[in-house]
Amino acid sequence: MPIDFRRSWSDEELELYRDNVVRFVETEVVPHDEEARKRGHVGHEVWRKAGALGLLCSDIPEAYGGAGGDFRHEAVFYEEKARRALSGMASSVHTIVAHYFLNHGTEEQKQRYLPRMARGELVGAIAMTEPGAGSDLQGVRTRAEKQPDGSYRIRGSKTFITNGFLAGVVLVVAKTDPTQGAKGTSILIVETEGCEGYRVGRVLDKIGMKAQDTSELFFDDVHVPADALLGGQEGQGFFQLMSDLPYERTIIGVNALATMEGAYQATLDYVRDRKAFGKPIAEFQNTKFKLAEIATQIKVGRAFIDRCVEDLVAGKLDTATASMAKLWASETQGRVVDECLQLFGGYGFMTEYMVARMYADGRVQRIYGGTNEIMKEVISRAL
Ligand SMILES: Cc1cc2nc3c(=O)[nH]c(=O)nc-3n(C[C@H](O)[C@H](O)[C@H](O)COP(=O)(O)OP(=O)(O)OC[C@H]3O[C@@H](n4cnc5c(N)ncnc54)[C@H](O)[C@@H]3O)c2cc1C
Repeated sequence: MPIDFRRSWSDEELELYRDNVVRFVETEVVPHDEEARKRGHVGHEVWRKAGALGLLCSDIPEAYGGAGGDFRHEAVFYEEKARRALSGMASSVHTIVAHYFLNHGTEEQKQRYLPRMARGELVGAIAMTEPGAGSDLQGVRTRAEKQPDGSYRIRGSKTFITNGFLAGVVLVVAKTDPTQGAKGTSILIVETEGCEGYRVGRVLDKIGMKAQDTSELFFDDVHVPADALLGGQEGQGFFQLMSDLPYERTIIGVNALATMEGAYQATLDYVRDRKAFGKPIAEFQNTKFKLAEIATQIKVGRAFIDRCVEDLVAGKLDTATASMAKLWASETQGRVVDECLQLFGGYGFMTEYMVARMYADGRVQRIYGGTNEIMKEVISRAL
């Protein structure tokens, strides 16, 4: 009997939903991936198509244009992209932005942005990192200066911003009071279309995730109205950023595990087909042992990540446990995909092979969403 990798959190309704997601991914994302990798972004159309099918913001309430599901629906979409190495369309970051609106926005901000984000008309980005401030976010220098009429002028630059090129709405982490650290930090909403002083720099040339539009953003005296302050209150930025961390880190864990499953399946197929010394390489003891170890890692990972998903849905996942999920899953992903690649021999080094793209794409899982060193800091504080 083949190993059972079923998710404990899934059910019949979710598996039917998965069928729809698979159909979308196979027909609308897979055929365009190579082109998107060459271009450096997936384009707007696929976002709108995903929106029309209710695949974006699936865990946002229907009252705000979402699909009214929960994190499990989101997870299904992430998984089906991750297991095919489709890293171009960062619907995860888009959803994270939607959750900032949902959890911290004013009623007017929710009504204004969430329905358009759910339809895929506005792609969301979150701009925290700067050339001089990554892990240490208290060091952000982007300034949002309050004007006498209550509006703000934003000056500064951001880098490594996912969805940066396609974004229609950017949440910008900025100092509203530079004399203070965390308490002087706020999140400002910038609508990019026709926005004077806003400029997207390069789509950055990365070693992996070639279809994802990671960009530099520049804010040169960008003028936004008073109601562009997320939640309407200054100094809340750090609190807002911290409170959504379990959600963001679980996404990374889910993606890591789905990538491992995709790599494992592709490797299994390959080693059964590829022959050396007169027999399929699947028959060498080393191959069998490696795949047995990998299957074990995935099965063990499933128990932990599934538990995190269930706890997140139940609203009881703490930041330290979510950080463990991010840390363990991204480290294990790195090892597992590396071993899968090895079993492909030279073909594993060729980008036309999915396992090669997974290898390059996966490296950043240990860096973004808080580096794994920062995860250990967070976990150790809870010891
Ligand atoms: C592809 C990609 C997409 C990204 N998307 C986004 C996005 O959408 N929005 C956004 O705002 N940012 C994004 N980032 C930025 C990402 O979150 C940062 O790169 C990350 O937080 C690390 O910051 P840094 O690069 O400045 O590294 P640094 O903070 O300079 O860290 C360098 C090294 O020092 C270590 N280090 C730092 N502090 C400590 C400490 N206290 N203890 C031990 N070690 C430490 C780090 O772990 C790391 O190994 C993205 C990055 C990439 C590569």
